[in-house]
Amino acid sequence: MPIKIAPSILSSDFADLKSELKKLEVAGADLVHIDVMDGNFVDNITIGAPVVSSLRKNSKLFFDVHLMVIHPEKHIERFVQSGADNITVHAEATYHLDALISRIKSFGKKASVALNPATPIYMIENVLEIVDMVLIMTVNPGYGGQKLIPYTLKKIERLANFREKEGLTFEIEVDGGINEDTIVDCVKAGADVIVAGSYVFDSGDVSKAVEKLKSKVRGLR
Ligand SMILES: O=C(CO)[C@@H](O)[C@H](O)COP(=O)(O)O
Repeated sequence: MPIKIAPSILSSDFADLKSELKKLEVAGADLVHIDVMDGNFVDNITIGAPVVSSLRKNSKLFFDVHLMVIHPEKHIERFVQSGADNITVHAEATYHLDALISRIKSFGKKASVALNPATPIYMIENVLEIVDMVLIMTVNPGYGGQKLIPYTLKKIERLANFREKEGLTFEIEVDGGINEDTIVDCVKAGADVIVAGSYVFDSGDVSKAVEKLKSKVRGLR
């Protein structure tokens, strides 16, 4: 399975999102990672469904929507209608994870679950057979430009081992502090989908940055 690169628009120019998405298409990004933050689950406030709808009219990229909001169950229909392809909810943010995953899937969307660094994998063990992807946060969510927390690599490895042992098929996504060095560690640990924000958008050349990340992990798996 080739490694997928998912640039996060959190570090892009919010005043010019349409052209930022165009750059990602030209660069051959596999997905675009859209960080929705509510100022409660995390400190920051970013964008909501109306912005995602406008972006949808301007891009054919796969929209990987990461809801960093409390009670994500209140917002699912809005993000489904906005054109999200995948919706990721945090296990820490909802009481009824199984029902929520099933509801997202009932709309024909991919459904994924995210874990903060300190949340153990066993919290989501029972839903691993119904999710499309697990997002392991490699930093505490809320901000771009942080350093990857080293112990999260062991978490990725444990999850990948569990997936293999149980014959499951969900993808493993990682998010936070990814650069040309940490991407190698994450992929070796078992990650399949790599979110990178500041590395891609602060580089000055989005295409070169995406290609650099891809080249670092080509042939590793
Ligand atoms: O969800 C988040 C932050 O909470 C991310 O998606 C960031 O956008 C990652 O940024 P970098 O660490 O790659 O700069």
